Amino acid sequence: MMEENKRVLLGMSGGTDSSVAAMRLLEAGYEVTGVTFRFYELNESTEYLEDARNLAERLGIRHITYDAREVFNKQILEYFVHEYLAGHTPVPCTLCNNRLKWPLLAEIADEMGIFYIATGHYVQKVKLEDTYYITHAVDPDKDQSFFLWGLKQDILSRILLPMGGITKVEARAWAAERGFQKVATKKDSIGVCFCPMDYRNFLKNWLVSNGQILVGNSWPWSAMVKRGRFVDEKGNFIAWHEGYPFYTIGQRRGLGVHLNRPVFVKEINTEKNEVVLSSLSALEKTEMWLKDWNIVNRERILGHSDIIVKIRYRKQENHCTVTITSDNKLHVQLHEPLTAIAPGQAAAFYKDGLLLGGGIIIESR
Ligand SMILES: Nc1ncnc2c1ncn2[C@@H]1O[C@H](COP(=O)(O)OP(=O)(O)OP(=O)(O)O)[C@@H](O)[C@H]1O
Repeated sequence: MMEENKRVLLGMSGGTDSSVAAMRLLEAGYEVTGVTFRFYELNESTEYLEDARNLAERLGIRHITYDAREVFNKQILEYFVHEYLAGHTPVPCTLCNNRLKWPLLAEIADEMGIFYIATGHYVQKVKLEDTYYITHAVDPDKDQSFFLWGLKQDILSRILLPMGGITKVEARAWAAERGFQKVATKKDSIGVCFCPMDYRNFLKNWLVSNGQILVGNSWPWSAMVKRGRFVDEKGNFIAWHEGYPFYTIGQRRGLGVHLNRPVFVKEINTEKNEVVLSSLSALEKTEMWLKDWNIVNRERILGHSDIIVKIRYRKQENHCTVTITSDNKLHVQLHEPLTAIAPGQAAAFYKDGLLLGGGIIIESR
């Protein structure tokens, strides 16, 4: 195990947050090295690389570029498309953070003999009885803790989070006061980096260029993604849809269905290419099961009745009790019914502001 030193490897995306993070780390006395990952280049734009490089130069810090496009394509894009083809709702940002971004930072830092790793995430961390936890950011509108439930102690023990203690407004002012106007006025990034607005177009384009490789010649993707039936809970035809992968459980908008009552996607039947629509109350569930889970400290979560669970970044918090099943899944007993629980999505657990873990939803009832 490497010894602690005052050196830090910072993930620099070229955006406001990681740029301000670089300045804050420098002012706190760290020797900062910046790394920019090439994950995915929207419209083939590499302006973010230039911005990160220019900032590093102006700050007088070392900067490297790491080409992660191939691994991003395999681990994130292919997974993303596979999940929709399986009728699930994927969580690419969660996966990228937990399996790609932070582990890559740790790996590169190890190679460079750097102990600390950092990002511009809006989260904080605390150490309680020898265990590190992620906690909420000071800025509730920016809090990104929901994405980081998969991090384990080997990573948590060495991460620095210079943005967790300030608000976005303060971050912009911080850059402006120091003469970094471009950093101060950059637009916030929105949504998923490779499809910020609408995943359906991304999915269509991706399948047209890569579908054959992904699904195989024996069962072309075009056989899976085709017009199908919207049905009610009894199986009665309501309207035509564009193909089941273009819908998500809980979805209301963009269905192209006009009835005299609001309807939501309740189920996706991949084999029949059918999408079941219902009232919102029919989507209520009180139990769910998770796979690929991570728990930071079992004693603080298992069997307790006052655990908070979140299933969406911006969605409300619910109370639950968490246990481990005999086949090693997490069972989540919700204390109030929850709607729009989609397989493939993540659930994150909190108590007293500590992020206690999370997992991927496989089933709900
Ligand atoms: N391409 C990248 N290379 C290196 N680090 C990255 C990259 N993309 C994101 N990060 C790191 O992960 C953090 C969170 O990224 P995310 O895209 O969720 O947030 P953001 O609010 O848009 O951040 P920023 O304003 O720094 O772009 C960033 O602050 C940065 O430290």
